[in-house]
Amino acid sequence: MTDVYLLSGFLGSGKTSLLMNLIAQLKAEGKKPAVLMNEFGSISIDSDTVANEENIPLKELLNGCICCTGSEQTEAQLQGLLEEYEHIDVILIETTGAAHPVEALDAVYSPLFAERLTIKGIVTVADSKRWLEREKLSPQIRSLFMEQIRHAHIILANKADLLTESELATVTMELGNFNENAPIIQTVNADISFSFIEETLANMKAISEKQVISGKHLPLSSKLIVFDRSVEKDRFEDWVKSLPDTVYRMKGYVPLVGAKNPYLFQYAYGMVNWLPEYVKMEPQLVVIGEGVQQLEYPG
Ligand SMILES: Nc1nc2c(ncn2[C@@H]2O[C@H](COP(=O)(O)OP(=O)(O)OP(=O)(O)O)[C@@H](O)[C@H]2O)c(=O)[nH]1
Repeated sequence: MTDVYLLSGFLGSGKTSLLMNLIAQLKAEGKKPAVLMNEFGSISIDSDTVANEENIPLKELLNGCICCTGSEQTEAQLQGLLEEYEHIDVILIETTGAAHPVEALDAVYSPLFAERLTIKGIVTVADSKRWLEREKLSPQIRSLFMEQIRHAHIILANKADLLTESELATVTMELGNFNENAPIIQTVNADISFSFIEETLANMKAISEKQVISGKHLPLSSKLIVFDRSVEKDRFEDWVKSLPDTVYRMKGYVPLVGAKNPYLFQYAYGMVNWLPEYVKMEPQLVVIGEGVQQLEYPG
């Protein structure tokens, strides 16, 4: 049997960071992990990160969320993983930040795999700062954010470095009141031990499927911005700052004036992150949020 872990959490909370940590730990233990990655946008920045790891079987579900694209596609990708690769110990499924965790779980439960997969549970990464400021989210998006936490079997109160001790204590207490069954672990860069996750979930009762508020038909959309020329970093960051709060996530490769290759650019909840790239990636950016269709980079 292959163990399956679902990694959930809102856009930009730290799921890919968790995924990369778990892959490294599993490999160090001599286990073979595989990844099913679900991205909301049409290009897959996170999959590039995983693909940089050698020998990691990887399948993707692009352009929608695992819960809405339906179980057939998920089944097909899981089937592909199990058939194309010999012996996989653990499958890590990174859902999009727009996915409802229980619906994602539903897509994975399939009679096809009853004899082959053991679904261990949902690990949700919560952006601690966003939790404190959750009132700022629009009601539907807030409800998704909270559902991801409510259905978790383990919660990571991530980005602990961005909060004071007392803010962190508040987050931990509030998360605990909201989901009384899941242990809450304060993390930075979603750094947590895989054996802790494994043991905690092994000691939990069978996963119960609670009644859910549907994550379908959320007002989220994604927009691809393609750059036809290099941009000034300062001007680009000014544009980012000028965007409405309903832009939740951006990631992609931005061609900067004076740089050889486009930089990997990440934006999550007010924080921007730039990383140089050693290969020439397509200069394009995915923007995820509410009403982002009209957005353009003014140039
Ligand atoms: N300061 C800080 N930044 C973090 C932490 N964890 C992740 N980040 C940054 O937050 C951004 C988003 O992290 P990811 O791991 O890609 O988040 P994600 O949940 O996979 O994002 P999506 O797949 O787009 O939903 C990146 O720029 C990370 O470097 C943390 O603990 N502290």
